Parts: sequence; structure tokens; C-alpha cells
Amino acid sequence: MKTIVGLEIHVQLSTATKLFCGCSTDYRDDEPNTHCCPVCLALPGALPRLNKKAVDYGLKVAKALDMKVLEESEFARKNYFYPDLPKAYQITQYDKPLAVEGTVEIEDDEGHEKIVRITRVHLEEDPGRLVHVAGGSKYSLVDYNRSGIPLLEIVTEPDMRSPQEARRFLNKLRTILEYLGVFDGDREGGLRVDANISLEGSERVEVKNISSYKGVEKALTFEVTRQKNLLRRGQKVTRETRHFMEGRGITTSARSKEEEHDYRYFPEPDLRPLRVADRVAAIDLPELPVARKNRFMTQYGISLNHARTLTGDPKLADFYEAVAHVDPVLAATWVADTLLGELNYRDMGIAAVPAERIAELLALLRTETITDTVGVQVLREMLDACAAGKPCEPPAVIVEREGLARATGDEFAQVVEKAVAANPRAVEDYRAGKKGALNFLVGQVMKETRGRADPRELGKIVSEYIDTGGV
Ligand SMILES: Nc1ncnc2c1ncn2[C@@H]1O[C@H](COP(=O)(O)OP(=O)(O)OP(=O)(O)O)[C@@H](O)[C@H]1O
Ligand SMILES: [Mg+2]
Ligand SMILES: [Mg+2]
Repeated sequence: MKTIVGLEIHVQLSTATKLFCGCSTDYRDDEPNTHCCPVCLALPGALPRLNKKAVDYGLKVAKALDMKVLEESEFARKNYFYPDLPKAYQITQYDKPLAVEGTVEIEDDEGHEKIVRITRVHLEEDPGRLVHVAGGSKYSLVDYNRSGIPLLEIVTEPDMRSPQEARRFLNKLRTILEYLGVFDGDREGGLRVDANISLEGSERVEVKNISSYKGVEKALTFEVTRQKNLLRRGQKVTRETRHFMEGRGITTSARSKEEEHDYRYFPEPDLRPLRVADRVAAIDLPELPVARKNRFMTQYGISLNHARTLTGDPKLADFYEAVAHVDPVLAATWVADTLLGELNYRDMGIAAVPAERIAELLALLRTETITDTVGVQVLREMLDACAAGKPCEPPAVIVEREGLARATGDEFAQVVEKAVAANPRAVEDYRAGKKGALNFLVGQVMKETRGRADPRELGKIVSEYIDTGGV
């Protein structure tokens, strides 16, 4: 049974001010209702003034997704009554959106490239936010700081075939938006998704307002199972809107299609139609993820996997380019594999890491001043300092203070001799052909030299030492 998924994505554009007034969009740490004016509170007589920057951001996205910008687009009123919407209508775009017919390339479940078609993008205002007081209160609070934040709604065709594809699509889209600089991925709730899903031949269900990618994948996975079970029992899937309960990982029915609002859309009389198609040619697009990934492979000679990881986030790609001069391939491994792993473990962002320090660390590795094992140790120490808000010492200083420079041949010899003398059983086992025994001896030497000796080199030295009758 084929799974069919189409998404509607609401992206908060990172303009400095709201879509129809001059209020600041930087509201997240502020007191409720402190970023409001007569326009976003809908006081009588207040009139909207369109934010040009938001239009330009929308056009930038349209161009990046290869879309057709309409010669004339139009704002419309979407009428509904709810406390998060002080005007009792949302200004959005309806039958004349900003742009139509785009594409995004993703990987399908078999790892092949595939195209997800974009139906349309349009501008609209974010409603306010209801705050439900815990403990069964009789009332809810409403915060209008979010009211009027510019949203770009991106609607896809039903081209995705699994919850995993939907997640990959969202990752890809988010990367593009971050590259374009129109969206701040670190903002909570900056991207909210309505996920539509059906099984071939059945009605579709829309799961509204999911605020994380993992949430989208989970909600869709739940829906696939739920819908399959219904059909298996001979029941029908009903066309309805559902809510996703993040905590429990399930969706619940919100309303059926019959109960859907009639929004009574009509053209917004307070705003003139938009004629901006001629502005598109002048928009300069930055290098986008696919182009940057390809360039990384040719310019730096790194693998597809590394290039993909490194260009998955523009900040990470910039970081890599700032340290690649030391040794591009070594840098790719350390940044994409080691550093990212350590950052995830600490829940840290790449922004907190000083690139010069990592470049210095790479130089120590490249010149074989330290081993990989010590490299990881030093990296951890630097990251812990950054995480604690302490100054990040140069790696050379840490290596010097803690005596972590690569062990010299003389040191090897002594420690190897000691380890071999102390473990006659292991030596016998090795002579009897047991591979593990050599690893054990190498491990002993590694421990003794605190990772300052290279394990491969040691393996050779220890085996030679035993073979040539050093004991
Ligand atoms: N059979 C289907 N299975 C899954 N998704 C579908 C199917 N048909 C359409 N879709 C998706 O549903 C979404 C339709 O969104 P659209 O906004 O056009 O209509 P709507 O959901 O009825 O309206 P709204 O949500 O704005 O009130 C698109 O993302 C589309 O890809
Ligand atoms: Mg909408
Ligand atoms: Mg919809």
C-alpha cells in the first residue's frame, strides 16, 4: 500500500520587524505583549504597511526553489474567530500567491536523488500565541508578541512516499533556508509543519502544527500504522484534521472535514496587489547546498559523505572552510566525525567553537606532534572549557602542560620492555599465534604512555621486539 505525504511548512522569516508594522520580531525572551502596536493588536483604524524585506526574503526563496513568481499576487483575508487573532481575520495569500511551481531535490529511501515538487509559496502573518495555564484554570492567557511575525508558507505536492522522506525533505529545506539567511534555525517554533498523509486510494488526514522534524516523522509513522489498521479491519479512513501529541507520540482527531471552517476568503482591501516579478532577476543567491557540496568534493578532495555532512549547515561549512587550509582531508574527518560527535554529546553548537584553536589542533596532528588518541583528549578539554564559558587554551599549551606530546622511540622501548616482562602469559599466547594477545600488550603500553604512542606503530614495535628475541 503506497504511502503519500504532502507538507505545508510555515517558516518564520528572520526580518527585524513584523510583516505589517514596525514592531520588533525579537520577542522570544521578552515579557508577553511587549512587542505590540495598534496594527498587530488590531485596534480600530490601524492599517497594515507591507514589510519590503519580507517580500524580498520570499522572492529569494522562490528563486532558490526555481519557482515562477506571479506577475501579480494578492493578499487576502482569511476569516475566523479565535482569541489568537485580534482582527478576526488573518492576512494571507489565497488564489494569487507570491510564487508557484518549484522543486527541491532529496534522497529517496533507496538513496537515489528525487524531486519533490513545490506547489506554491505565500506570505502571511503569524497569529498570537495562547498560553494555557497549568492546573485546570478556567481561562487561558494570550501573548500577541508573535502576532504579525512574517511567515512564508511553503506547500509541497504529495510527492513523498514515507515519513523518512518527509524528514529528509524538511532537513533539506531547512538547510536551503539557512543558506539564504532568511530563517534562524535556532529559534524555537521557527518552522511549523502541517503534514498530510494518505494511503493510496484512501482519504487523507492532515496533522496540524508540528514543530519539529522528529515530530513530523513520528506523527506520520503513527498515522501509517493507524490508517493501515483501520483498513485491515475493513473500516475507512475519514478525511479529517488531527493533532499530534508530542509527549505521547500519537495523533488525535481534531475535526472532520464537515466541521472545517468556511474562511470566507476575499481580497485584502487595505493592501494593493503585489507586482514584484521584475525584482527577481536582481536577487543574488548565495552558493546553495548542492553546489557547495560539489565544490567541497572537487576543491578539497573529500568524500561525498563528508561533503554532505559539512554542507548540511552553513555555519558548519564556514567552519570547515576556516580550518581546511591545514589539511583538507584530515580537517574533514576531524570536523565531520570527531568534532560533531563531541558537540552533539555536549549539546553544543559549532558557533561556540573557536576555529583557530581547531586549526592549531589539526596542525599538531598533521605534524604528528600528537597522536589521534591525544588529539581527542585535547579536543575534549578545549570543548569543556568552551562549554563552561572559560577561555579556550591553545592546544599546544595543553599538550605542553600535560606532557602529551607523542612518545619518542626511547620511551617506547622502555615501556615495551616493561610490558613484555610483566606479561609472560600474553607473550606466550602471542607466540602461539593469538592475535588478541598482541592487542593486549599494545593496550598496556598505550595505558602507560597515556595514548601518546601510536597504536599501529606500537603493534609493530612490540611484535618485532618479541620476534627478535628481545625477551
Ligand atoms: N492524497 C494525498 N495524500 C497526502 N497528501 C496530499 C494528498 N493530496 C494532497 N495532499 C497534500 O495536502 C496539502 C494540501 O494543502 P492545501 O493547503 O492545498 O489544501 P488544504 O489542506 O485543504 O487547505 P488548508 O490546510 O490550507 O486549509 C498539500 O501539501 C498536498 O501535497
Ligand atoms: Mg496557511
Ligand atoms: Mg492543509
